[in-house]
Amino acid sequence: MLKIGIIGGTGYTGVELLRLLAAHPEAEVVAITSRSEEGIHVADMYPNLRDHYSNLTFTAPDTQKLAACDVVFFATPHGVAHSLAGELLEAGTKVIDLSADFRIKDIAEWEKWYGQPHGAPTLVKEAVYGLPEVNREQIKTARLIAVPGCYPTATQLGFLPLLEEGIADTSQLIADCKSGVSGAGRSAKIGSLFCESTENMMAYSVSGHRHLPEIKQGLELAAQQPINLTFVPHLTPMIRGIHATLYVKVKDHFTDLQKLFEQRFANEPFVDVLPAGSHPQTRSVKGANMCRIAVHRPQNSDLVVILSVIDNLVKGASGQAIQNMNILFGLDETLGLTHTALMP
Ligand SMILES: NC(=O)C1=CN([C@@H]2O[C@H](COP(=O)(O)OP(=O)(O)OC[C@H]3O[C@@H](n4cnc5c(N)ncnc54)[C@H](OP(=O)(O)O)[C@@H]3O)[C@@H](O)[C@H]2O)C=CC1
Ligand SMILES: CC(=O)N[C@@H](CCC(=O)OP(=O)(O)O)C(=O)O
Repeated sequence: MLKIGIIGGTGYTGVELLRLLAAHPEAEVVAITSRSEEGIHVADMYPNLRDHYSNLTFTAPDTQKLAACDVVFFATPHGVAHSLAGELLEAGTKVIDLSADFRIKDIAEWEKWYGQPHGAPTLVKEAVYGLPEVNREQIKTARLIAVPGCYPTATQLGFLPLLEEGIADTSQLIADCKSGVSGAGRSAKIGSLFCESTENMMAYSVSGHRHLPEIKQGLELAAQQPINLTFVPHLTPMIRGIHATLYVKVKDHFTDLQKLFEQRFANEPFVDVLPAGSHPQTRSVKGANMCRIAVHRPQNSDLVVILSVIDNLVKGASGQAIQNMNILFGLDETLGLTHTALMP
């Protein structure tokens, strides 16, 4: 049984880790932190978890206690893993970071987009980008895993087959993405208020979002050449979900794109290529560790449209983090992650 620690247990990704780990036969959460809810029982704060965590209490982050765990998940804002990960790694504890602290390899680029000095530059090189569909082998032997962001997961999985095959025109990729409000986290913000976000939809950060360099880094590795990407995120009135509509021109008119996508993801337990002509819905992945993809070539033109949906809190964060844990500890990759989506 793996001993699990979670830093940031009261946030949306933290409580999602608790929900998913409750169904995991090889994991036991032994430490969970919150500075604001210290001393509160998990079961009192989250009644949906009463049957599973009757003895677990939020404590202040205590690296000694956390270092006794086999693995610690950081479900914290950026910057926190920078200051605590090194000590845990030295103690032999594996670290799975859901924040952006170790995702970007170029330190100057990270500092530019996150607006602060990088707090642990010496750890960046060894951090493995935890997108199993690309880096499964490296994840197996990692000490430190940087779990991809939610927009980057949906976008990279959708573009990968065309870039890896070398048939995408890399001079103009467009990712038009919509997110549910839980993507903004649980802390109070005006934009997340019910009256602000319901019956409303808006684009934001059009001039540049911090996920742009992360997505670009992954797509350039897949294409093995520089790419040009326009990424436009939108806030939509739903709680969970990412819907990515991806546009790219293809250079080869003859490739069977449906077959290409089906073959690329044939052995992937958490990527589902839908039948030709499908339109994936966010609710078809709600609560599930799954990315559903459909590929279209409207009017038989050379402009391909890929539709990719995930639950931002599951395949876009906590589910993917547990998928990484399973790979890292040599467990069945799907263990504890076979929940079916909630529909409607
Ligand atoms: N929401 C989403 O869809 C996704 C989020 N992510 C990333 O995952 C991380 C967590 O996101 P989310 O759950 O939404 O965030 P929340 O804002 O909902 O929760 C943050 C958690 O971190 C704790 N925390 C905050 N500051 C500190 C600190 N300095 N030291 C220790 N703990 C701290 C908070 O508890 P307390 O203040 O009580 O200690 C809280 O439990 C972020 O980096 C986010 O970017 C990634 C993919 C998707
Ligand atoms: C709707 C919303 O606000 N989404 C967040 C992105 C989600 C997130 O938490 O960012 P990471 O994946 O980098 O951790 C944003 O645009 O900043």
